[in-house]
Parts: sequence; C-alpha cells; structure tokens
Amino acid sequence: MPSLYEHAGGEEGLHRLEQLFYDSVLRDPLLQPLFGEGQPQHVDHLTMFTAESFGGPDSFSRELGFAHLIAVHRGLEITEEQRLRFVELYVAAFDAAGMPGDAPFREAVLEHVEFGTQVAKQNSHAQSDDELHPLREVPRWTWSGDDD
Ligand code: HEM
Repeated sequence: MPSLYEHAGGEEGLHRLEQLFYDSVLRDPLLQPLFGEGQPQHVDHLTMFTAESFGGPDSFSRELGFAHLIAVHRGLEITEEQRLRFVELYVAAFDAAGMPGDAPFREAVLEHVEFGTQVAKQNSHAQSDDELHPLREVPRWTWSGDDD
C-alpha cells in the first residue's frame, strides 16, 4: 500500500491541494484577518509540512524546523470557531483538488487536521513555554493503508 503522501498524489497533488486551501482561507471572512494579504511562501511551506507528515521528504524539518512552526502560531489567539472553519475549508479543499475519496484516506486526513489545529490553537494562546503543546517535531502520520 502507498504512503499517505503517495496516495495524495505526491508533491504535485499536495501543492495543488494547499494552493486551493490557502485561496479559500484568504477569501474567508473569519480567517482572512489572521492571514492578512497572505505570505508568498505559505503554500510551499504548508506543502512541505504536509508532505513530510504524510511520509514524504523531510524538507520541512531540515529547512524550516518545527520551532519555526510553533513561533508563527504564537500570539495568534485562534478561537474555536476559527479552528473549526480551518478544518472545514481544509476538508473542502480535498474535494476541490480531486483527492481520493476512500474512507481510510479521508479518516486519516481528518484526524491529521483535527490534531494539527488543536496543536496550533493551543500554541497560539501560550503565554509561556510551559503552556505550549508538547509536540516538538513534525508528526509522521500513519493510516490503515500502512498495515497492508
Ligand atoms: C494542521 C494545522 C496547521 C498547520 C499544519 C499549519 C501550518 C502552517 C505553516 C506551514 C505556516 C507557514 C509558516 C511560514 O511562514 O513558514 C503557517 C502559518 C500560519 N498559520 Fe498555520 N497551521 C495550522 C493551523 C492553523 C490554524 C488553525 C490557524 C488559524 C485559524 C493558522 C494560522 C496561521 C497563520 C495566521 C500563519 C502566518 C501567516 C502566513 O504564513 O500566512 N494555522 N501555518
């Protein structure tokens, strides 16, 4: 069975997905204020993160590092409403990008973004390092396909 990375269409598939997702975030009245006019590197960085977490190349950890990811979310004070909208738009982007619709893949993707948004939300409210989520590296996500 392929990794999540391969199943999602590798680098090309994930970049297409993240571009559609980021475009929808910047159009969203609840999320856009957090992102402003957008960052030119955001889609590339999000693609690198997702690729690594899905079992692809580890360029996010090598070139950016997890500490950078913690730093960019600190102070954002993400609300639960914003977190849920982020999840909703992310799932919608999988449909828009024509990603595979099989249940094991979609379940893994949903768990991944649920977890990731909880981590980002907690870190966005941390007043001290003690209040950060304990995660310190890009999680390597597995799915039922890895067992076959
Ligand atoms: C699965 C969860 C998440 C992941 C993997 C993720 C990943 C990232 C990445 C890779 C960046 C780019 C950092 C850079 O500039 O190098 C970033 C920035 C940012 N994220 Fe997240 N994030 C997540 C959740 C969230 C949530 C829930 C929000 C708000 C609702 C959020 C808001 C932002 C903002 C405002 C920035 C900085 C501006 C920008 O780069 O456009 N993130 N995030």
